[in-house]
Amino acid sequence: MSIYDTLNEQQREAVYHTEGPLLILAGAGSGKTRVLTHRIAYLIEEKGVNPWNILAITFTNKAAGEMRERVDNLVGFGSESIWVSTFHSTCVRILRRHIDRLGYDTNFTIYDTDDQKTLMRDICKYLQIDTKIYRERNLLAAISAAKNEMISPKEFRLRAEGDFSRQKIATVYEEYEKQMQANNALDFDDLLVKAVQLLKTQPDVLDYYQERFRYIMVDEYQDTNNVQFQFVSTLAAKYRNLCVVGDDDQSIYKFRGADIRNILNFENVFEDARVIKLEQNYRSTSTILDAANAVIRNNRGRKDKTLWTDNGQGEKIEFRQFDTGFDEAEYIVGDIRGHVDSGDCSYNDNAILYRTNAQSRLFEEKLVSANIPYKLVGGVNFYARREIKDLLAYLKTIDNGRDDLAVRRIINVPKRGIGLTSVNRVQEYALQREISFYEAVLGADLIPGIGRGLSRLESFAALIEHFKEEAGRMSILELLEDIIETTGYIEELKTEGEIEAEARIENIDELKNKAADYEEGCHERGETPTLGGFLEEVALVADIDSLDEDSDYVVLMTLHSAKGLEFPHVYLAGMEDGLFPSYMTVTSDNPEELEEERRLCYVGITRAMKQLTLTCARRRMVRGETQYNKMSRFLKEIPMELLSTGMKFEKEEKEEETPRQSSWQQAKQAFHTKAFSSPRPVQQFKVAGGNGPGYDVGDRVRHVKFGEGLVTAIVEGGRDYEVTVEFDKAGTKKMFAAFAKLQKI
Ligand SMILES: Nc1ncnc2c1ncn2[C@@H]1O[C@H](COP(=O)(O)OP(=O)(O)OP(=O)(O)O)[C@@H](O)[C@H]1O
Ligand SMILES: [Mg+2]
Repeated sequence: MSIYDTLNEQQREAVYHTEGPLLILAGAGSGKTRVLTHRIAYLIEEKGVNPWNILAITFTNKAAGEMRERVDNLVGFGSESIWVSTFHSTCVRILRRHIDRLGYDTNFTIYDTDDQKTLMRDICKYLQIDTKIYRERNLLAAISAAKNEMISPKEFRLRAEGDFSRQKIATVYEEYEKQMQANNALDFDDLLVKAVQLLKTQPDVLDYYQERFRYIMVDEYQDTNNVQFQFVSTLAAKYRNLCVVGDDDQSIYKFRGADIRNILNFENVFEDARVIKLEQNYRSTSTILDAANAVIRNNRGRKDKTLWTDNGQGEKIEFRQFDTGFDEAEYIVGDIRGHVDSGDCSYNDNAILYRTNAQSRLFEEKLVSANIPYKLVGGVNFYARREIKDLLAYLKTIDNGRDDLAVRRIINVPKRGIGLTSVNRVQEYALQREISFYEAVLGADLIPGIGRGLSRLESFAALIEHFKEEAGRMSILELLEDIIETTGYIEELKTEGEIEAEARIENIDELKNKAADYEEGCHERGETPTLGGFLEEVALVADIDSLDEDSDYVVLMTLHSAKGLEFPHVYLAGMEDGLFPSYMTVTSDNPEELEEERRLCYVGITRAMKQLTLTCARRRMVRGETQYNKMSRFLKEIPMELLSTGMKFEKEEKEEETPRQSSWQQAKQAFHTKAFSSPRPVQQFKVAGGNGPGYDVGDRVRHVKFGEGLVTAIVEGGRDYEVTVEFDKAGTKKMFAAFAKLQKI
């Protein structure tokens, strides 16, 4: 039996159709991605195609990783020379070799959103733009939209004729491009734009890549935007072996310029394209599939498809409505705990999906306190957050100043008028003299051409020296507070908007808790707390964080990042009008926006293989305010008989209680009181009810990285247990139980 026997007839047809354009249009879970991977295997093994000649593109790194894995399993030899990557990394690889043709240096920097914002702030100041009228975020969005349509600043200006505000944006766009080029930097949109520009203007480069990528495949094609379409169609123009797979019902990136017309018009652009439809779903139970079909049926602008499965009915869909988001999180985490403890499944069979990133925090808190390992996909873990990194960079600079990256990170944060030119001068000088960046700052008066920058560098150095002197007599907590106060860090955060700042300030509070905990821990052990010791401990936790990679964890992510993935058990949380569908779409009179939300709901439901749980809350904190929500209209589109707890619907009709302090707020308060109070050593642990880390002082444990050791202390902290272990080889380490994942032996 060959691997192709595991495919159905239509799938096989798609795999065998190797020459010429091919469009596979099919619903969720019908094996589109599977066809792509088998097609790659077929090309190599049956058609003798050189792996080198194959390019497979997907949307997210996670999807690319999974596809790579599937391909590696199917293709034994040479699979590493196949390019399996996202649009962005494909473009980066090409640009690193050839972008000099466009006047950039091949070691260009890639600006992330933060960098873009910083640059935009500078530009607005320089051009004296009123950022109350032209919000930085909106300016960046306008530029991004233009780039996705491949509209240059010049063309933008032409099109803005007669429109004052578009003219203004054109000016900003011009300046932005000028600065980017001067900094030899590209933003994410540029990666594609420049790659297309390169292919379209350099015939020899185009020829090289057309010869190289004779077979091109694109997954999740429904979400390509114009420039991405240009990229693949230009590359495929010579051999025309372009295979795209997608599902118009899963197009969820319109806000980023994804153009569903790319899929609907494929047959017009490639006239001889073969179109294959797949109709059998292999992923989900019929109950889940029926629910998905029932929801998506309400969209008008779609090609009708029928999906069926012979996976059996499976379990009913669980629906629960809670009073608060906090209760919702508690239920879901408890449910996962129950399933895992009873041996039904492992952590990584479970995914919690939600509409907005902000919803993750409640789940994170609950998971940490239930001691359940989790991974935030696409989100940012605590120690990777900007404000935490900034403050740690201050502490590192104060501690020894040898970490150039840290010093450079904060030299102009908050803004103190030290521009890139000065930073580069300092950097060059440091390199020449073979001294650290901070040492160069200390001797800034010796740097040639430093000019006006000198006084600012001098006051920066004075500031750091002042903190250094303070560090000698202050506690770390006091030092942190002083840094925040003296530099005006929080005021600066607030200029980005009160709402964003609020979440960041909460994170900063969390870091202060951590510092206080560390110092008290030291005192209890009779040790002297030091800045270096604190940084070491934090580095350890931050480092252990990344070990999550191949262990067992619950996955948390937004619906957008879940595309293409599948999990036995999916929790779709926050099914509320005003949250999902979002407030914007509920209040807008554009029906297309609601349809996009509904497609997102279809994506969410179809991620589930065996069991789907839908939850919502009557009240929840959104941007610091209590919001009262009705259950999502999408829920009501699901036939009652598919739900296990249909009765729960009635509850919604009940009178809303008078607003009182929500249990979420109470819990939050309790959490803070707990976090600020001193940590208390826990001598003897009762592991009952899943509390406690699962081992006691005196137990021997194993750690993935440090090997075996003896638990010498367990301290209950604000959110987690801090465990001290004397490792046989690695010495004594202190770590958070949730991250350390110690195994009792
Ligand atoms: N012919 C088949 N026989 C058995 N299992 C199959 C078959 N085709 C697909 N599957 C399985 O069904 C599941 C869904 O397949 P796949 O992820 O390729 O679907 P998809 O169409 O890409 O879904 P999505 O639209 O969500 O991206 C996978 O677990 C896959 O292995
Ligand atoms: Mg897929």
